[in-house]
Amino acid sequence: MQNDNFQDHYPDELSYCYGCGRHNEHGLQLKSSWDGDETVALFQPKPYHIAVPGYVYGGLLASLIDCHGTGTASAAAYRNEGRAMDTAPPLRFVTASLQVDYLRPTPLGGPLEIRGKISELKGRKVVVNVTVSADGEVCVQGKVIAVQMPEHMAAKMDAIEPESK
Ligand SMILES: CCCCCCCCCCCC(=O)SCCNC(=O)CCNC(=O)[C@H](O)C(C)(C)COP(=O)(O)OP(=O)(O)OC[C@H]1O[C@@H](n2cnc3c(N)ncnc32)[C@H](O)[C@@H]1OP(=O)(O)O
Repeated sequence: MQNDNFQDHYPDELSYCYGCGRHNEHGLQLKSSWDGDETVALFQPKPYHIAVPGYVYGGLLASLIDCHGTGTASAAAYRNEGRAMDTAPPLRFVTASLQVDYLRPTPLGGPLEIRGKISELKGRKVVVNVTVSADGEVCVQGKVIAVQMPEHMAAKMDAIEPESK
């Protein structure tokens, strides 16, 4: 596994995302990287990420799938163009659709492994299938449809409030 995290290449102004922004001290700060043609992230839930006692909260799992999926989409788009992630022009993706299936309860205790596989890369859209595993067993599977960020969304980047930093 390469130790070169996608999110460390996001520009500063796009690094406040609750799920993956390295500048969001209240966020999850997910880190994703390539593992061959797949992508992988590890996340250690905290005791307060609880749903039913002993099990991980489903909304957290959806967030991990969301940010691993959008990060994978961005990395795949750069790789498809044979470019490093911090080269111009930027390829930034947001979530258009997030589908999550909870296959079995996810035990709260050890680290979770999140894996992504690109199933489609066409135009401004990338589709990523994502799994979340605990103790080597897939507990959750999801699909992220990521689309390149529209210009009008990028225009708001100047409007980051100090309290969101
Ligand atoms: C490196 C730095 C990174 C830095 C990035 C750091 C940020 C991390 C982001 C974390 C993830 C988030 O939480 S992001 C926040 C949550 N998401 C949002 O707020 C997005 C809100 N929605 C939108 O702005 C818009 O609906 C878009 C951009 C998603 C799509 O609108 P659009 O741009 O007009 O797209 P459009 O041309 O219609 O469609 C393009 C293609 O996508 C498909 N498509 C569009 N929407 C959908 C949909 N809901 N479900 C299925 N498919 C869809 C279309 O069929 C088409 O496929 P085809 O016909 O070409 O096949």
